Amino acid sequence: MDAVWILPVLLVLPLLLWTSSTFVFYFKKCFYVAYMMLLAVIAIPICILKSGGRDIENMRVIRFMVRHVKYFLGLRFQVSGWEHLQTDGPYVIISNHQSSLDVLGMMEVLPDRCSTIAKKELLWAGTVGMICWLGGIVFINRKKTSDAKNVMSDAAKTMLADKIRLWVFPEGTRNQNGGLLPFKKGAFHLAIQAQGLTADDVTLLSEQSFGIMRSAFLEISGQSVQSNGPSTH
Ligand SMILES: CCCCCCCCCCCCCCC(=O)SCCNC(=O)CCNC(=O)[C@H](O)C(C)(C)COP(=O)(O)OP(=O)(O)OC[C@H]1O[C@@H](n2cnc3c(N)ncnc32)[C@H](O)[C@@H]1OP(=O)(O)O
Ligand SMILES: CCCCCCCC/C=C\CCCCCCCC(=O)OC[C@@H](O)COP(=O)(O)O
Repeated sequence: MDAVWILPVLLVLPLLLWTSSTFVFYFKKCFYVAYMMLLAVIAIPICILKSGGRDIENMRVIRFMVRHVKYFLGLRFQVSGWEHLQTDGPYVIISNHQSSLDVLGMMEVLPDRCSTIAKKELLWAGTVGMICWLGGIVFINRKKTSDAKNVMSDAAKTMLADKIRLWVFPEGTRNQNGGLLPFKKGAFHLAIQAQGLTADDVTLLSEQSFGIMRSAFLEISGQSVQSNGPSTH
């Protein structure tokens, strides 16, 4: 008798999924969070048994487990230029950041021995936080620049010593305004340390990367690339 209320729910749910795109959006969003939490529950013991704790090799497990999630959400990815990531040694990957779904794109192309920089708040996201820690994700406090810079300097040393790669979202936050936010500098400080450049190269490297990413972003979005004249970001 107590379960009688389930019947209207079971009837209304398909109706809403069929008729309301807003409902579908929020349904998928909740599913995504819940499913990633569940996948993390499965991945945590696997990583601990495989690597004994925090280890960048755990990113292989995470990558493997996340790659099928796109099918549930009706997403597909087209990858080009993947071969450029198949080089030895440390390097920095930068990407724009529109949504938490970016993680799915990231896992499509994530090379071996590559982790990422993330805001420290993610550490407290339940099982997802724990799997991020096990995967060697580097957590920074965005509100304390000096702390973040120290953490990233240590990460640069680890990158060189252990030949690891780091993925950075240089906009520093999610942005859905149809363009790119000005880049933060941390990714480029990492890159110069990994490639033997100097601090004088940071601004140029950042501006060039911004220009290239903006052009690609607009092209993919189907918008025409307009000249901004001198760099304004
Ligand atoms: C099985 C289920 C599994 C599910 C799990 C899935 C796992 C996937 C997880 C994916 C996680 C994704 C998370 C994404 C995020 O969290 S994005 C948010 C965090 N990322 C960032 O913030 C990007 C990195 N940030 C930076 O690089 C910033 O530069 C920062 C270091 C934080 C400083 O920021 P800020 O002060 O706001 O601005 P500036 O960049 O302008 O820097 C100020 C001056 O400091 C100089 N600087 C910066 N960094 C360095 C450095 N490393 N060394 C020396 N100096 C540095 C910079 O040049 C500026 O000075 P000048 O103006 O040039 O004089
Ligand atoms: C104790 C329970 C807490 C529950 C919290 C749920 C947290 C989310 C859990 C699963 C979501 C799927 C994993 C994707 C991780 C994506 C991380 C992400 O995209 O973070 C945003 C960050 O880059 C920038 O943050 P802001 O845009 O500055 O904000």
